[in-house]
Amino acid sequence: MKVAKFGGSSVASGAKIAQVINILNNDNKRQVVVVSAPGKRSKSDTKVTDLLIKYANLTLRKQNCEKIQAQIYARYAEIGKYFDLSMQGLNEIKALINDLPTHTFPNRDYLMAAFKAHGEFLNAKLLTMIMKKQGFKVRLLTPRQAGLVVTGSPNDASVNPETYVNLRNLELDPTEKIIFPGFYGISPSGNIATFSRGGSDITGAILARGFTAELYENFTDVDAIFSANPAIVSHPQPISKMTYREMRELSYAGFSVFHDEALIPAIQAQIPVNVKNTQHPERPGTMIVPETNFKAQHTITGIAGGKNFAALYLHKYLLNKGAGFTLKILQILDQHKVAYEHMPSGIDDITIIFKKEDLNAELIDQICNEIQVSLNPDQMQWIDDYAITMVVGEGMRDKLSLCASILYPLGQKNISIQMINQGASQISIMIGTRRGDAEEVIRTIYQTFFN
Ligand SMILES: Nc1ncnc2c1ncn2[C@@H]1O[C@H](COP(=O)(O)OP(=O)(O)O)[C@@H](O)[C@H]1O
Ligand SMILES: N[C@@H](CC(=O)OP(=O)(O)O)C(=O)O
Repeated sequence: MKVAKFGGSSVASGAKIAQVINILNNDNKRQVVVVSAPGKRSKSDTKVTDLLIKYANLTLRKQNCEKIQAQIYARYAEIGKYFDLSMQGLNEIKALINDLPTHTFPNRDYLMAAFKAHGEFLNAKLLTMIMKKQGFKVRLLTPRQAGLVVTGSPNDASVNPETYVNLRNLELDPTEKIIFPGFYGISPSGNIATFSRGGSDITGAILARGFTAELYENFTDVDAIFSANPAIVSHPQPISKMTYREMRELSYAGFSVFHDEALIPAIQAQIPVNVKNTQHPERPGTMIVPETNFKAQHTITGIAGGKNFAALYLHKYLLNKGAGFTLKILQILDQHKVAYEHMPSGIDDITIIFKKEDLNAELIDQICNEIQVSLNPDQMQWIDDYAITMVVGEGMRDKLSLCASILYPLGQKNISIQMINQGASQISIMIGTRRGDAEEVIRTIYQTFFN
């Protein structure tokens, strides 16, 4: 049995959904189907999830919602009409959209989560109606019916382990396809909570583990995962096979094609993941596989970059001798519930790297003030535009001159390196630069190793 997840770009229009149905029809093993909300039909289009966020905000501000309700409904109506769906089915979808503000929610965050989740819920409902009309044996299965339980914050939830027990107890009929909405689960108190953005990938992986699938197929709008983001490097090489560990590092650092948290359930159950193109399902795509017996084909597998970081640089002589320096920093961060991403350090220096989305100006000032009072560093600098480039490859182990090969061409281009970190993971090197240099860093490293 296979779990097939179709991303927003693959379910954005009637024509795209017709292709999804073809793909499902071509392989009976594609038994569990996870769908995202309709995504962008063109570069300038808006994802339904973003329309729903706008709708939630208008509702919270008690403003008129008629226009946004019509805009959201139009996306589903366009798909329904492509398949000549009855008005009765479409009216059901319209009512579900328009009734959202009449529900009660424990707080604003749960309201936001429930509005967002309707993007995938309504799309799964629509696809089920369409496929039933075409004579397929299909069933809509929702996270509530399946027992997909999540905990944590309502808009950045994590799967609860009891989900796997619940999924294992469900009987799947091999002659029937299950259509499952991605992106959300149900909290212990019965409220809708979503994963972070792009989280339908996580749903697919949870179901693959829960139903012990032989393969998790992740259908998207590119032929494969490329060794660099195609928006930065033109025509980058596709990666035919990579390990879970490589993908984790690359997706964390910016390969948005696959959510970095989505690999965890697949790894736990050792289920291979195949990223494929919905428009060209015959192409092999990228296989993401366990590390055991993996033979690296190249030194470097991929180069990823994330620009939305900030860093706090601290310098204090004999920092390495003073007990508790790092502990005090962590305590201050913990008091403000701020997580750090990386903390490379030297004998007298330490850099703490944060995701910008976790901070605001007031919080930055509070943290810096407390560090100044508590640790009295000789130098403290807040670097607001920080980018991280990650060079990743199983083939990088024990390659002694690799750092020099990466850094020399960057030096030739006068790119200033703020930080380099190698070692914690033997298969990656992390490079910190100013945001303005980030894309040139990726292009330069790509040219060095792939051209
Ligand atoms: N290294 C990479 N390889 C392939 N695609 C990448 C890479 N880095 C970023 N992307 C982007 O990821 C996009 C696919 O992810 P996403 O938009 O989330 O798809 P979906 O709508 O299927 O969930 C591609 O269109 C591409 O622009
Ligand atoms: N629709 C949600 C969840 C998701 O996974 O979407 P996509 O498959 O389009 O990345 C989002 O936009 O975040």
